[in-house]
Amino acid sequence: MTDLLAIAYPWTKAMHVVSVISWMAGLFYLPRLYVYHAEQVQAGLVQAEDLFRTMERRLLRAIMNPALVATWIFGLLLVATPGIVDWSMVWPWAKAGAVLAMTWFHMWLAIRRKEFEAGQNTRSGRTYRLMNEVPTLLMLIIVFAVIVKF
Ligand code: HEM
Repeated sequence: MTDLLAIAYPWTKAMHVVSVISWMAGLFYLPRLYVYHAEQVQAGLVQAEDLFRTMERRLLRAIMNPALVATWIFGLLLVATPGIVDWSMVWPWAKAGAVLAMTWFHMWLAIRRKEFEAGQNTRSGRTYRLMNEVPTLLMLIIVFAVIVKF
């Protein structure tokens, strides 16, 4: 099994990076949609609400959820590949912490989507603008951790 993982390593890593790109695209875009959705409702412009709801639901269900699962599967296969992760270093722990936080952020967005769907959003466009910085910050930690390997 470990031999197989070692042979597959470049392919597993390529699949991991493809999944990560898809997941991150959604993590950046969904809070942006929430900014406009919240501001439109606040301004009393509710005509476009159904369109926002459809875009948010499709983005989360068709792209972000499968991309999250694929990122985790290929990421854990990389962890199980012999000689890739040295747990005595700092970077794997930094990455693990940031990846858990990214997963929490995904869940936070999913709960907010349910609120928008039910017409029960309580947060302002400004809050979503601020929350939009969370994945950027986490991405910087993850990429420096995995490439600089401090
Ligand atoms: C979800 C759980 C995740 C796990 C378990 C995981 C684990 C790993 C492991 C073990 C590697 C191999 C490192 C190496 O070959 O030296 C890797 C590579 C990589 N990961 Fe993740 N990862 C996860 C999520 C993410 C996320 C969210 C991002 C981006 C925001 C990311 C970006 C990358 C990149 C860019 C590489 C390739 C680095 C290189 O060129 O060697 N990973 N990941």
